[in-house]
Order: sequence, then C-alpha cells, then structure tokens
Amino acid sequence: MKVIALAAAQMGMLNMLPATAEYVWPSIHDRMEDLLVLQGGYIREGFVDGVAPCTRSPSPERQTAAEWIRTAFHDMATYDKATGTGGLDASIQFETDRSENAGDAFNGTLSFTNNYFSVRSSSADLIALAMVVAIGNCGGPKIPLRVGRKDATEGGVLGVPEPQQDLETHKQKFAKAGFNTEDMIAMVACGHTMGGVHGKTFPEITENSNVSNVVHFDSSETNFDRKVATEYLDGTTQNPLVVANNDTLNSDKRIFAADNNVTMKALASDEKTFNSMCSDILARMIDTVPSTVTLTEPLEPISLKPYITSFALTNASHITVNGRIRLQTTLERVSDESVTLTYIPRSEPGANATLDTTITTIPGTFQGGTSGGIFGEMFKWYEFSFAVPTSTSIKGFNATVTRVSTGEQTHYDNAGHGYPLDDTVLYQDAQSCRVDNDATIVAAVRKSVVDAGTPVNVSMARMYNKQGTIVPAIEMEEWKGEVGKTVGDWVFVTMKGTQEPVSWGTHFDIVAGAHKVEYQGTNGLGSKQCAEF
Ligand code: HEM
Repeated sequence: MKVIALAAAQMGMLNMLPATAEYVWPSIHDRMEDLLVLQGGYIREGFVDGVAPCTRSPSPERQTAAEWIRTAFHDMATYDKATGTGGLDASIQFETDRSENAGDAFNGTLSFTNNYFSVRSSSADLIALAMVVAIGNCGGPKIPLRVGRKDATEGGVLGVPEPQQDLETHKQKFAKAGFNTEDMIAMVACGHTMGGVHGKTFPEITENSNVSNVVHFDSSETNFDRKVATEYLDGTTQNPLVVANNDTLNSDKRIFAADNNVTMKALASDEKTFNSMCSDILARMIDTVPSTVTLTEPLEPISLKPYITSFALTNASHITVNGRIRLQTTLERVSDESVTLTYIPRSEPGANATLDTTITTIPGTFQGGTSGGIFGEMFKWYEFSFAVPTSTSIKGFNATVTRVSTGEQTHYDNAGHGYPLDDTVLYQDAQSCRVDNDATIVAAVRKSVVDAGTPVNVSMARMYNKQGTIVPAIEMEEWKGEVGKTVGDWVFVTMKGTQEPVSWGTHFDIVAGAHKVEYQGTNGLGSKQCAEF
C-alpha cells in the first residue's frame, strides 16, 4: 500500500479534495442522512421498505406511498405565513380526529415513522423524508430534503382545505400558507397523481361507501407520473374530484382550471417538466416550517463517512477503535478502491520510539459490502479495528482512498479538521449493560477532568407514550456518575438508571463538561453483560 502511495505521489497524482466540502463529521444530521441514503445492502436503514413496492398497503384499498404524501400536505396546510406559525411540524399527530383530516393516512404514516423517531430525527423531519422517499421510489423526482424541523407539542389551528369548499376559499387557504394560484394548482396536481378517494371516508364523492372501494386520481395510481394532468386535459380522467356527480365536491376540477389550464398544460407537456415542477413545489411544501426553525441545506450523500462502533479502553495500556468507513462509489470503481486511515496521535511518542500510524481497512463482504439508495447512490463499506497505546492515544484520523489499478489517491481530511476522536470520555460499552429495566453505563474519563471536579453524567433519552397522539414523546433525563477505580490516566465512572421497554431503542450522551460522547444507542444494552474490566 505504501509503495503504491509513494509511486502515486511521485507521479504527481495526489488529489486534495477541495476545502470547500461543507460537510464536517460528525454532524447532528448524520442520522437523517443515513435514513435518506441507506436503503438496502450491507448496512441498511430500510426506510423505503414501507413503500416498496409502490403498491404496498396495509389493506387492499390503501396505498402507503400515497398516504405518506397526503400526510405531509395535511401537516403543512395550515401554515400561517404572516405569523410564521404552523407548517410541517408534526402537529398532525394531535389532529387526526378532526373531520378535515379524515382517513387512515395520518396515523398510518406516523406508526411507520415512529420506528425512526429519535432526538436526532424529529417526527416532522421524518414526515418530510417519508414524502421524499415515497415519491422517489415510485418513479418521481429526487426532491431535495432539508432537515432540522422541530415537532409541535400540541395541535395547530384548523383549516386544511376540503373538497366542498369553493375556489376562492382554496385560493385564500393556499395564499395564507404562502402559495399563489399556480403553486396551488401544481401542488394539488402533483399530490393527486398517486392514490385516490376512499368510499368509507368520502362516500359522498365516490357514491359507494364500501370499505374496499377506492377511486383513483389517474390510471397509474401507484406511479408518480403526469397522467393526472394528461387525462384531465384529454377528457379521459376518472379523478373523483373532477368528475363527481355532485359538482360541489369537484375541488380538483375548479383548482386545475383556475388559471385556464395553463399550469396543467405545462405539467402535462412531458415527464421531465412534470417532475421538475413537482420537485420544486413539493420541496417548497415540505420546507414550509415555523419561522423559528432553520433548515439545513439539502442533504446530499456524504462521500466518505466514518462510523465508530466502539472507542474504549481495552486494558491499562491500549485503547481500541472499531468502526467502518462508508465510501460513496460507482459500479466502475467499487472493486478498484482501497481505504487506508492515518491516525493522529494525541501525544508524540517518546524520543526513541516510532509509531506506525497507518491503519488498513478491510472491505465488507456481507451483501457485497455495499449499500444503496433509491436515487442510484452506491456505497462501499470498509471495516477497521485497531488498538493505540494509551501513552500516545489518538485525537483523530485522515483517510486515503486509492484506485488500485492506477495508484491515484484521494485524501479525505474532513474539511481540514481531520476526523476527530476525543479520548477524554470513552464509552466503555463492554462494561455497560441492562438487566431487566436496570441500565448501567460505564465511561472512562480522563483523570485530569475528574480531578478538576467536572461532573460526569449521562443524558438519557426517555421515551414515553402521550395521550392524544400515537407519536411517543422524548424527555432527556440525567443519570449522575459515580466515580470508581483509576486505570492509568483514566477514571471509571458508572451511571445507573431505569429504562422501561419503550426506551430500549433510544440514545444517550455521556457528558463531562465540554467533552461528550454523543448519540449512543441503548438497543444493544440488553443483550450484554456488564463485563469486569
Ligand atoms: C384543495 C386541496 C386539496 C383537497 C380538497 C384534497 C382532497 C383530497 C381528498 C378528499 C382525498 C381523499 C382521501 C381519502 O379518501 O382517503 C385526497 C387524497 C389525497 N390527497 Fe388531497 N386534497 C388537496 C390537496 C392535496 C395536496 C396539495 C396533496 C399533496 C401534495 C394531496 C395529496 C393527496 C394524496 C396523495 C391523496 C391520496 C391518499 C390515499 O390514497 O390514501 N392533496 N385529497
């Protein structure tokens, strides 16, 4: 490996990545990026499973992908641009018994997103993600996903548009939320290309109240495509909100014609235009958030992302680091790359000592060692496990990706920061466990920090069920640390608390002043013994 690296350097083939790469690891949005891009393969979050295939449904008349899209709209619909309140804030969870939110869609969507709900993935972000995944997986465009939404703690105002209301009312409702007539037409048409109207929910529209009755908006209800517009324009549409016998209920008919069909003609013109118009308006829809929320830039797959699975003292003289590197790649490159890490010691080795800081990684093999996303993203995983002497320890690492066939190298240094590892607080996962509901978290904390009187605590996410919503709530509780034995430069600190089963999939931080180990999962705790160190 070193020979190749040297040869490449001599050939002037070293590429430094531009320092403009915005992403700096770790980020509080890492979790949402994982949920967006890791859909299948070696490591998968599998969010797409809820809508794959696009016909997927909990019962024959329902269609999950359509429900996810409708949920995002209803949650957003009551936004008040003037006051900056409402919008996509998951307040829909408190509003499912309102007649304007009739149907199974909302609790159906939330019961799925609940699986991914955490301190780093709000219900509102998950609703936005759900819409992006549903559309992206069912033939539609890649809608940019920004994150950072916060969840409402109570229901918002009434006002979701309903089919019996007149055009003027609909125009006013959309205008209140910040959308003009053309926006309204595009948003409704892009929303009404999948799914349909249910007999049991809107029998006055379908004129058939049978539970199994559903009338679709267009003839390709499981595809995100422009048929909703072409069929409307060529007069073949069966859209129940256009051709209902009771014209009062034909809200799509009034809305689609509101600008003399100009917007509908543009949407119908070709698939590319339809996708681009829908992507624009639906991105604006999910980005309609309370004015107190600042959203990130759209998430893009991160080229090289480390995952640390364990960073702990293994004995008095060594710290072990286990983890993986996720490298974005292509079919052409996937078998022609290797990844090496160079670690940065925290202290220089003694005068006569040498330190080999090169860490080789091993390509993952399960599922070909690759993961994929719904927009064609491909990632290759490289595993590593190495020990560093406590005398020098580690404060971070850089990564080098080598094209094996050419020797060409690309260096990744986390936008100039190096990928940081702070050995001040080490989560001793092997010494931590949960027996019944009693959890024990053990940390090794640098002696200097403990001796300075810095308290060491766990900030634990406790999940609990709340009345009036199927989305659980999360509250952070503090578990105080008890100082124990000293091992070299570290002191062991034990934090204990009770965890009901509803909290067995939550996360915690270990905090010692400014030093933290963040977002550690509790789900593995129950299957471990608290091993003696
Ligand atoms: C004036 C505005 C709108 C009105 C009056 C309206 C009305 C309706 C009605 C009555 C249904 C049938 C629900 C059921 O039977 O379960 C429906 C379904 C649906 N709506 Fe809308 N809608 C509007 C705008 C939108 C927008 C802007 C979107 C998304 C961007 C959207 C997405 C959907 C979807 C995906 C379904 C199908 C749900 C399923 O099949 O379960 N709607 N809409």
